[in-house]
Amino acid sequence: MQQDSAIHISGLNKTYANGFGALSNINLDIKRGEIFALLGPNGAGKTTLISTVCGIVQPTSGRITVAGFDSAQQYRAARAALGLVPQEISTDAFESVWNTVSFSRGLFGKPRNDAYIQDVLKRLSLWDKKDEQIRRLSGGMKRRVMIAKALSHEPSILFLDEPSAGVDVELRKSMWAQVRALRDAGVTIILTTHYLEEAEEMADRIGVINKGKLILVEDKHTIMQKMGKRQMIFVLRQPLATLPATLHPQPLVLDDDGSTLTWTYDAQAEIDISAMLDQLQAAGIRPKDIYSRQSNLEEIFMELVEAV
Ligand SMILES: Nc1ncnc2c1ncn2[C@@H]1O[C@H](COP(=O)(O)OP(=O)(O)OP(=O)(O)O)[C@@H](O)[C@H]1O
Repeated sequence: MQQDSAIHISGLNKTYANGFGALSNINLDIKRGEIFALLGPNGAGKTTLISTVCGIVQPTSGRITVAGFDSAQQYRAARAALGLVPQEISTDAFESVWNTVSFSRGLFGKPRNDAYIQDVLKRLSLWDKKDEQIRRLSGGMKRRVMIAKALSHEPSILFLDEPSAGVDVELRKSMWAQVRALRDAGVTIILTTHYLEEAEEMADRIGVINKGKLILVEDKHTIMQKMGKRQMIFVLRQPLATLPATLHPQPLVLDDDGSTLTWTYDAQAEIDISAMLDQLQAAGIRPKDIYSRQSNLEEIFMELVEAV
């Protein structure tokens, strides 16, 4: 196990009672103080993986340690180190924010600490709502109450299961800022998400799970660099009916109406734009405009998952 691991998972397998293999030989270290995004298509095994770490689902084999505690043999200590923000909002609608969050802390057997609860509510911009009944809050505030609840017992690791599901763009952005602030305060964050943009924006590292297997774990910037593609788009003066034969060896694609040519290459490749322009000119093509774009995580992810 690495010294700086918040969570260490080795040889983890889960076969459900009906014989379905949901996780297959998962090995993963989550570093202390990072934001780790777990990505995967529907049914890939994300919830099963989180549930085994949180002790909600029994693994078939393998070992998990949380903050150094064995999740099977030292279950209570391992569980106390974790905060889990579920997808669904589940609180007593008639209870106040303050009571809900304080009560959650009590469930973990932690002594009362009003200063800590106050700090959590302030960090999540809920302090002025502390006496409000949950049912009177907006959807975004309710979600922040769920985060406050999960933090109430001072866990060092926070799981966020689809934090942005059903949250509008503006709220999503403010939530991202708050999650980042939590990370900066020392909390390790693991989130599952369907929004690739969310992972691209927030994560330090990304894990991709597909059909129960972890197919990639990598620093986000490395993924974008190693697997990303770049494109140079030539907007043509006159539309072309077909790509001239002399250009066939080039990775150029003519769009449907013949008005642009797209040149795709690896993000790391060294290219020679003037040589390409010479070739275009030799074929009688003179672009009137040129622009470039870089593939985003969504495109990289689709390619990865489809390749398996
Ligand atoms: N109790 C169960 N018994 C049998 N199969 C199950 C059980 N729970 C989940 N599965 C199956 O295990 C697979 C992984 O499910 P899981 O919920 O972990 O996926 P997920 O990646 O979280 O998906 P989603 O993004 O849709 O939430 C799915 O095929 C699911 O049908």
